Amino acid sequence: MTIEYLKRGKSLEQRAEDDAKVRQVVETTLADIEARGDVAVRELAEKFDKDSRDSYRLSEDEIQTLIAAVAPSDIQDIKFAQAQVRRFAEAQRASMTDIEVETLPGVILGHKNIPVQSVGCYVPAGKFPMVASAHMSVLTASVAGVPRIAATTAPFKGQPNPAVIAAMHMAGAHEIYVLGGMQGVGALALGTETIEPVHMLVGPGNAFVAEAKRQLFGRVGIDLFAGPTETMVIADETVDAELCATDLLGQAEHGYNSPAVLLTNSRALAEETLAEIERLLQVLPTAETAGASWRDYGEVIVCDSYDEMLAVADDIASEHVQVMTDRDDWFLENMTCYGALFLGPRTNVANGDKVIGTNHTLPTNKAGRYTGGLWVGKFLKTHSYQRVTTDAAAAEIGAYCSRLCLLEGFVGHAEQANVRVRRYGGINVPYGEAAPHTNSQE
Ligand SMILES: NC(=O)c1ccc[n+]([C@@H]2O[C@H](COP(=O)([O-])OP(=O)(O)OC[C@H]3O[C@@H](n4cnc5c(N)ncnc54)[C@H](O)[C@@H]3O)[C@@H](O)[C@H]2O)c1
Ligand SMILES: [Zn+2]
Repeated sequence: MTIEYLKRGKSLEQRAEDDAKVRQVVETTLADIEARGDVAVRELAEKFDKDSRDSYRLSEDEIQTLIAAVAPSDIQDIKFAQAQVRRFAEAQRASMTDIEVETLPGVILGHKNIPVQSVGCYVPAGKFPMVASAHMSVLTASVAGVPRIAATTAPFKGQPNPAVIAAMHMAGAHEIYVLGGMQGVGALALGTETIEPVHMLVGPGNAFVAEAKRQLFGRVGIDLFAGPTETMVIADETVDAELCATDLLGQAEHGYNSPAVLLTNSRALAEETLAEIERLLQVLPTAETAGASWRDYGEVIVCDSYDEMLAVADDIASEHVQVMTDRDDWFLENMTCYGALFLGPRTNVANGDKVIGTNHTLPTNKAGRYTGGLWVGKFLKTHSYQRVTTDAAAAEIGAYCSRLCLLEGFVGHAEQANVRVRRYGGINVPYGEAAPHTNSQE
């Protein structure tokens, strides 16, 4: 295997050091929110966002005033995007069915999908007001039937962004807050004097938001680890450097710490892409962030074969993987670790981010090894139930249960079974002893 790095990003050690700093800050801050509630939340909003409004929860009047400030054509565009997200989410919801089966005569087992009863949806707005994140979390929760949806967003340049608030409202948010970062997710998960805690937190955010959700997990549910955006372009000579460079910088612009990786089997394409990125960084208005991300986290990896590209891609498990090769479907068939795939040169990550209908809240930091992105199923809890409908089934399953409990030494458990073997099977099992084998059992 020959894998050549034409460009490398920060080392794993440096990345771990950055993570450790964030972990420490988040730990202290969440403890403060827990101890001092609204007072701590207000201090954090003032410190990080210079925002000292009277109430961080928007009133119905404030919401309507903000919506009125959005141009009608922008409202139309938001509606279009939400229609696409809803269509796909509804189809996914339909794929999740409740089941009930008779696994043995008289033994009925089932499961039902119940919506999480209250969720907090974080919509990022530090560097960019991420209108689309409102569709991804709030609207998807609505499709799942979540009865209480609290949405929160950071102020953008000191004020709630009208389009973000409109999108939250149109998507079905029941409560809207203007609280960013750790204070946003912390207040919703831990609760304060004025905010009822939610059962689950969802949505993407910067490193502080993602780490806060991780630390709050257990206290509340979370959707997944969705931190700073990552992108990977897998390309061969069927495409050119302009497409590759544009797709790498397009996602590197999210912040100063967004990894963008080109994986290719063409040295020529790799070199041309490197040059094209330098050229584009001269003209891209967001070159400040995109350039910082590219400098610190950009990578160009040249492989010998498609098999090698596949292995490297699975190992990196990037959040977004744009595949532009002569065998895109082969990657779809064989890739196992990633957030979402974007197949062929006609689509791209921005489509997924903003409009096409798949969810843009996706796993980062290799979380694609154990989860996919946010989707309607994340808002549904699958709960089992059981019922035994005949005396014969109660006695028969009870006899197995009695013996299996005592195999582990659980006498009290065994009696739960025995009392039923006696009552429904008419078999005399002495107290604390195992039920006998019968011929009907196999
Ligand atoms: N994984 C995904 O699915 C996905 C999707 C979209 C966006 N994203 C990521 O979301 C992130 C959005 O980040 P953002 O910063 O623009 O917005 P954000 O809303 O996540 O964070 C803004 C908040 O960060 C806090 N903050 C600012 N400086 C701080 C500091 N020094 N210490 C602690 N907290 C501080 C402030 O409270 C502010 O309100 C980007 O990294 C982007 O890549 C991820
Ligand atoms: Zn993006």
